[in-house]
Amino acid sequence: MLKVIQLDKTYGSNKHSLKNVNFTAQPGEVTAIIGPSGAGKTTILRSINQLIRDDSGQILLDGQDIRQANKAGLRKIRHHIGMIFQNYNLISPLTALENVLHGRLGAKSTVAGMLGLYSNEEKTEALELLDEVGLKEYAYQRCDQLSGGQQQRVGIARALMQHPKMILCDEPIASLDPKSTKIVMDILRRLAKDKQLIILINLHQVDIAMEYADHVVGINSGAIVFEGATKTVDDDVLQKIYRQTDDAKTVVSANEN
Ligand SMILES: Nc1ncnc2c1ncn2[C@@H]1O[C@H](COP(=O)(O)OP(=O)(O)OP(=O)(O)O)[C@@H](O)[C@H]1O
Repeated sequence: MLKVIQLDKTYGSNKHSLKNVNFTAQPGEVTAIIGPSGAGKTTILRSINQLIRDDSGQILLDGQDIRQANKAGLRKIRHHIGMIFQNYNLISPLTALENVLHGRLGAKSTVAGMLGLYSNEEKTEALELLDEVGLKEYAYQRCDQLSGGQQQRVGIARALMQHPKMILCDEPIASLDPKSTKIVMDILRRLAKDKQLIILINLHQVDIAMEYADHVVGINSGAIVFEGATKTVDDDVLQKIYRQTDDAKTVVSANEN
């Protein structure tokens, strides 16, 4: 289980981006973080794997506080946290298979990783994972020759190659058409159930959150304003999550400029 307790993050001296953030995400479930632009969704995900250092609080993954880990400990923890990004973050000239194998880098020595030395077992597993996301026949194709939806599926297979406990997905479908969105979200939901993974997803699309999430965390201006089962999200809850605060108005107008 992921348990975030009293997480606070201030950018610079006065930009208070997360304010006393508390929520949990369970294995076997898709948890969606929803909220207006600039609410703090990405900041939460990046704090969880310590890509940015937060100011205070606890981030417990199966009881272990990620914030307290030393450098070696953090590397180990991160190895079991897959990441999926809006822009896929694949290495374009490499094949789908090579990109999936990169999911093992965190478990290898630097030299083996740099030389691209992968065992036959690892190659077999990477092919199986590509099969699992419906891309076996694309294994030897360069990633820049794949569609956006296919690239995102390679990203999912790469995350699975880490043998993750949890996958953090930052706007995974923002660049995808409806058909690819459905394929990617169906895969993420199936993986949560079949592999008992914690799947935590930042989403802009409320309808997709309602369709695919088991659990919803609503954030507005850095504060959690709702947490609960998706079926308990009604219009009042959505209004609370998406209400225009002075902070949100500032971000919206900044984005419009
Ligand atoms: N590196 C940074 N330096 C200063 N402020 C930042 C930085 N990154 C984010 N912020 C601010 O922190 C707040 C939360 O940003 P964040 O990107 O987490 O929001 P978000 O909910 O993910 O937004 P979006 O949906 O638009 O991606 C915003 O006010 C943003 O301007």
